[in-house]
Amino acid sequence: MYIVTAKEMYDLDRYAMDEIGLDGRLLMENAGRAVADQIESELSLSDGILVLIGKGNNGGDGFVIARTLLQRGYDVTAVQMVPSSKIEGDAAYHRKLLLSMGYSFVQYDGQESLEKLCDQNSIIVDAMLGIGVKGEIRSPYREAIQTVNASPTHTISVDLPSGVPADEGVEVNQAVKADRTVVIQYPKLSAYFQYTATFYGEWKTVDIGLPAPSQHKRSFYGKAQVQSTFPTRNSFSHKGKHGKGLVIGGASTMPGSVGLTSRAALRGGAGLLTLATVPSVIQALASSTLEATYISLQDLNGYILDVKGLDLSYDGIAIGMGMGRHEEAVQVLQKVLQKASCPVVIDADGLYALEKDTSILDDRDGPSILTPHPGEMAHLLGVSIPELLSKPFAYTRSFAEKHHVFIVLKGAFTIITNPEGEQWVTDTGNPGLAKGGSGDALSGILLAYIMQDQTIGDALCNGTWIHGYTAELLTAERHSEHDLLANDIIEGLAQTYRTLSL
Ligand SMILES: NC(=O)C1=CN([C@@H]2O[C@H](COP(=O)(O)OP(=O)(O)OC[C@H]3O[C@@H](n4cnc5c(N)ncnc54)[C@H](OP(=O)(O)O)[C@@H]3O)[C@@H](O)[C@H]2O)[C@@H](O)CC1
Ligand SMILES: [K+]
Repeated sequence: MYIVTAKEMYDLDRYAMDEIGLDGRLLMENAGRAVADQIESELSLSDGILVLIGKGNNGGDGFVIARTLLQRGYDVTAVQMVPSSKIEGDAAYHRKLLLSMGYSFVQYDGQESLEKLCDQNSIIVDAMLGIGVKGEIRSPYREAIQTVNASPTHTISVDLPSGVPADEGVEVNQAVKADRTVVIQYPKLSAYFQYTATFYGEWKTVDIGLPAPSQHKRSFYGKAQVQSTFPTRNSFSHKGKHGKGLVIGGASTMPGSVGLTSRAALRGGAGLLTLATVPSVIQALASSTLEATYISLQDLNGYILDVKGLDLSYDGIAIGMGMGRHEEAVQVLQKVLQKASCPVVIDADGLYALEKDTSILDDRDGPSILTPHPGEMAHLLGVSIPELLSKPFAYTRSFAEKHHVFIVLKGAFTIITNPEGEQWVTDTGNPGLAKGGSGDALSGILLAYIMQDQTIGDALCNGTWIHGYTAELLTAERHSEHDLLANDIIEGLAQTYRTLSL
C-alpha cells in the first residue's frame, strides 16, 4: 500500500484522467460509493445520517455518498456548506445528479442549526475538506468543525478529517476529530505523524480504481510483505549460512544491553554470534548467554578503550548498545566503520558517538544502518524533536540520501529509509515496548536479519514488524503493556515464528 502526498495524489488523478482516460466523475462516483459501502456496514435503517458537504471534490464525494445512501433507503440529511454558485466541476455534476434523482439538500445555516442536526442524527459524515486544504481554516468550516467536535455523535471523515493536511510540515490549527476515516485509495502522510494520526481515529482505505504510482517512494509494510519476503531455510543449510554476527558494546555498569542484543540476534536466527566487550561484561553474561562466544576488549574504568586487533570479518556487526558516552567511544566507532566492510547496525551510544562526526559514514565500504529513536535522530540532525516529528519522512530521507545510509526511525509508526530515499512504514507494537532494553533487542533482531537471504531494506522492515508484532502477541495473552520486558520479546520470538509459519 503506497503512502502519498497531496501532490502525488493529484498527479495520479491527472494521469488516470489524461493518460488512461478514466473520467474524474467516474472516480468520484467510485470514491463516494466505496465510502458509502463502508459507512453502511455500521448502519441500521433507523439511523439518521448527516452528510456535511464542502466546496471542493471532497464535498463531491459527499454528494455521491448522500445519493447512494438515500437510494438504499436511509434517512439522510445533506448539508451544503457553501452557496451552490461556488460548486464547480465534478462536484457540481454530482450535486446535479442528486437533485435530478429527486433528492434534496439543505443549505448550511450557521452553528446553531448545525448543532441541532448533529444531535438529531446518529452518524456525521464529514466531507467538508480533503487534500486541498490550505492555511488557517476559514468560515464556515471553522465553526462547523467546532460544532462537530463538540457533538458526541459518531463522526466518519471522508479521505481525511477536515482540516488535517495530507502532507508533513503543515501545522494543524483546527480539524475534525474523527472516530473513523475512510481514506480514498492511498493513505496520506499525515496518517502516520504523531501530531495528526490521532485526528483520523481508526482508518481504512477504499479502492476507487486509480493506478499505482509509477515510482516507489513510500509504502506501508505489513504482514503480507513479511510473509512474502521472509527467507525460508533449506534442510541442507548449516550455521555458517545463517550469518556470523558480531556485537560490540557494553560497559561494566551496563552489561545487560549487549546481552539482550546478542540473545535477540541468536533467537532471531543468527548462525553464530560473538560479543566483543570488556572483561566484566563477559563475566556477567557468560553463564546466561551460552550460545555466544566472547572477545575481551581493552577496558578503561569499565568502558571499552580500544578495538585494536579486533577481527572485523563478520557477515554483520551491531555496535553501540550500553557502550557508554566516554571520549574513546568515538574512536572505537570510527575504527569499526572504517575497517568493517560488512553491514553495520549503529544504535544507542553508537549514535551518540556518531554525532561528533557524521562524515565518517560517507566513505564506508559496506552498508550502515542507523536505528535512532526521535531524540537520537533529532540530535543527529541538529533540530528539535517537535521539528523532526513534524517532518519525519523528509528529515530521515534527506539524511539517508546525504550519507548513503539506512535509517530505522523508531516510534509508534516506524519509518525505514534506504540510501536511495525509498521509505516504508511499519505500525506493529504497543506502549509495552516503551521500556529500557527493547531497542537493544530490536538491534539484535536486525543484526540477525541483515545476515539472512533478503535485501537489507526487507530485513529492517521484517525486523521492526516482527519486534512489534511479538509485543502485540504477548500482551494479548500472557503479558500486559505494563510488565512487558525486552527479554519477553526475545523469548516471544518463538511464538511469532510459529504463528506466522516462518
Ligand atoms: N484522485 C483524487 O485526487 C481524487 C480525489 N477525490 C476527492 O477530492 C478531494 C480533493 O479535492 P479538492 O482538490 O477539490 O480539495 P478539497 O479539500 O475537497 O477542497 C478544497 C477547497 O476547499 C477550500 N479550502 C481550502 N483550504 C481551506 C481553508 N483553510 N479554509 C476554508 N476553505 C478552504 C478551497 O476553496 P476556497 O475557499 O479557496 O474557494 C478549496 O478550493 C480528495 O480529498 C478526495 O476526497 C475523489 O473524489 C476522487 C479522486
Ligand atoms: K473530509
